[in-house]
Amino acid sequence: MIAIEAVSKTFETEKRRRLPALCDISLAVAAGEFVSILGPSGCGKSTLLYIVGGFVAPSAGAVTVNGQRVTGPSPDRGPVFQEFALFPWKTVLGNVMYGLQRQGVARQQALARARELIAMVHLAGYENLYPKELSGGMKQRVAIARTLAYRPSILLMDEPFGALDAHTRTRLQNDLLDIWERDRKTVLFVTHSVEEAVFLSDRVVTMTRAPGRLKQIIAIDLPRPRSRAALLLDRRFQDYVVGIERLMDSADSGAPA
Ligand SMILES: Nc1ncnc2c1ncn2[C@@H]1O[C@H](COP(=O)(O)OP(=O)(O)OP(=O)(O)O)[C@@H](O)[C@H]1O
Repeated sequence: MIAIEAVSKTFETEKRRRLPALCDISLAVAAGEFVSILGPSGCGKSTLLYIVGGFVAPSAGAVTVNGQRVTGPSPDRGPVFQEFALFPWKTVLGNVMYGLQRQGVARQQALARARELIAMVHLAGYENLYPKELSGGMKQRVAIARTLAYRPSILLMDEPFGALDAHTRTRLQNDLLDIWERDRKTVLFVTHSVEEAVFLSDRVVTMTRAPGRLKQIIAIDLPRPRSRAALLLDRRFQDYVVGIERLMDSADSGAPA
């Protein structure tokens, strides 16, 4: 579904220095697949997601989605990025309805769909609160609901749970897997947590330090639906986590595994 073909990105900084951020990345993601990207800070993970989202153009190579070259953002590729903040002047309901109404969905229909999504992310009863009245985890749930409102077939998630406490993070991971298992969206998920990547993913992509190259792709052969409590006791889960952590240490050196 998503084909990233020989993508490189070099930024030009304000002082006209050239900063290579990504180098020759090729990756194919199948429809309905959950793929996580792990790599050292600054290796270009967000840049790669932005390129797939159509927010940043690659310096070389191309991304195609269902055979169509990506030249800009599309509602079919829903971003859940930390810096895509909620509208502070809109309520939870208003934030989730925003995209639907912009797409021309009639108000009654938009209202029904927004309420359904708000219930799906466990925020029923909070519809009329404003973002400043919500916790970090609640805000992230609203952001997910707002993106799901567009019915994207692809979710692009950039450390969506990075700023949350461990308990909230685990709950949102479970919720995300529930939503994914129900709708089978294609997910590209950037994280710094090896455990999170193994728990959620069909495949984990590791990258070298900047300029980021693909290091290794690990298929996570664990049964679904997954339960975090069960997996924590599962030897195979632990082996994946330890193996990828070791690989990440060597990824820091940029040396091939
Ligand atoms: N708009 C930009 N202009 C110039 N340089 C940029 C821009 N965006 C990113 N970079 C540079 O590209 C490199 C990769 O950044 P990116 O945010 O993609 O890394 P990352 O792997 O997501 O990092 P982290 O894990 O710390 O979030 C960094 O050196 C960064 O400074």
